[in-house]
Amino acid sequence: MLRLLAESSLVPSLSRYGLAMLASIVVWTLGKALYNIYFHPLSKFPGPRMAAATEWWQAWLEIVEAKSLCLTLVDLHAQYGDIVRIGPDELHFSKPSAYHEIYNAKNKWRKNPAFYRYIVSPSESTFSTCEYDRAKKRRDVITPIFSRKSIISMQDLVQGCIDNMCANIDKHIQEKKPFDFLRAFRCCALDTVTSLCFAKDAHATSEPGFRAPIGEAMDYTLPLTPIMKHFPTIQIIMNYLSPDVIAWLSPQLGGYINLRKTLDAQVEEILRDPDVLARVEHPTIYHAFLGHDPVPSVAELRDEALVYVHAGTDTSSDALAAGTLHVLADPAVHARLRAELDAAWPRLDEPPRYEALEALPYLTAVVKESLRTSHGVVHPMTRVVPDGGAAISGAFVPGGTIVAESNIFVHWDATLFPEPRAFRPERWLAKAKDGESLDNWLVPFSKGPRSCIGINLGYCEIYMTYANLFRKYDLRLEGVGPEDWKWRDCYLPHYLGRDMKVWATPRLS
Ligand code: HEM
Repeated sequence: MLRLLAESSLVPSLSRYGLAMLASIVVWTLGKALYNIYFHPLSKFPGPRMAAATEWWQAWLEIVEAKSLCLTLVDLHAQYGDIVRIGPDELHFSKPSAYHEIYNAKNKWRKNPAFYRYIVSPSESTFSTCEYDRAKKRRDVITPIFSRKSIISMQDLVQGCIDNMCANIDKHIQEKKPFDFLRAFRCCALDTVTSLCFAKDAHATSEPGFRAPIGEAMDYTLPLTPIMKHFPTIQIIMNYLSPDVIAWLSPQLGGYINLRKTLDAQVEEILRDPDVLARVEHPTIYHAFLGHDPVPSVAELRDEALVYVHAGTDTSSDALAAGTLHVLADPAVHARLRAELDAAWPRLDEPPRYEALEALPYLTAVVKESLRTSHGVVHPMTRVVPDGGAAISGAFVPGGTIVAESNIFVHWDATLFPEPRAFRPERWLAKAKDGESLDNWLVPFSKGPRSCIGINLGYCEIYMTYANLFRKYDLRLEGVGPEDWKWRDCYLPHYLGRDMKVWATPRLS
């Protein structure tokens, strides 16, 4: 049979077609690359030739070389200036003023679908909906839960999660072991998000050594983000695989799969019997979406829930961990923070309310400096310039161009923040020289219509966790210091330093 096939005229003609097709692809790719470099509307903007020629330049950088896009951009801006072309249709900006030209309340610019549509999940969620109008509808449904008033009313729930974290810290003290504060904060943020958003405590804070399977699974998946960015089909395929198959393919994802299963079961139960929600004492995202027309499907609700887990866990815990690391490494900062907390919280058994903590100037300065140091999202948050174009950083940018500025270019700007890599809460106590508040340049939650929905919860968690930690314990770093605050851009910063260990002893009064 094979011989017959080989002797027939079919094989040579097949290979002729194959070769012709290959040749056409090569010619088309080269032609497109040449067009992109020399004739594209963005051809006048400087940047690496390969980046102008093809999107695969970013894929090579982020996957093969495993480099951070935003850190590479620091070097590229030093070489090429304030505007750099980093893709055939993409520009990146470095001036802090350009940040507010891109991300502001008036701009109803689309999120870049090539990046956002599949990065977290394949179904539409608040995070992945790119068009302004559609996203606004979703945000309007959910925003009331995260309003300042709502978060203040739910602060006992946040305190409950912190109490559970402290109980586990106490266990470490009894066992004469240091504890990992990055893991502890991550577990606490996880419990807070799941309790508040879904009325389902993940109980991550009670896991031995704060090694909650879901937290470990999230840590495992974060470095996969660049792969998902360039190969979104993987996310789509994963969605068709049953959770058990995924867990079999990758046991590290076990905790994550369990969370998915728990959320699926919860959503199905709620859709079967909406009265379940009547028994929950506070509003959850399900209350919001079930009252919404049309009611999202089980998969959509689950994916929406997963967005909140992702968005609300590493962000808050990174800020807390970066801040704790720097506070403990600087005795003067540590002493000043403690003195302020001791005065505001004289009796250990009478913790102050969140509103009282917010009014403490030095704690506020530490919170802001922690957010500046950890950046929130470090990857360029890409938006699409609408038809008609826009002026950014003094240049005309044609409609359809993908634009962004990574938060690090604002937070590391030495004219705004002298010695930007140093942790200096004091900088927030003085107003900027020209009378403009420095707050304008604190952008960890981004700005504009797609900025963070969870900003009030994020602040509440950080204030209350710091107050509890520094008021209740004497703390000493174990083999780790500010020089360890190293990360790779995986959309969020993926921490690369040594384990963040600290010794704690209780303060009895
Ligand atoms: C310190 C804590 C936090 C920081 C620094 C932070 C930062 C950010 C940033 C920078 C964005 C914009 C992302 C982009 O456009 O690519 C964002 C969006 C978002 N955040 Fe947060 N976040 C925090 C906490 C939270 C919490 C606690 C929640 C909820 C539980 C949350 C939910 C969301 C959602 C749903 C979005 C998508 C909004 C949209 O696309 O319209 N975040 N966050």
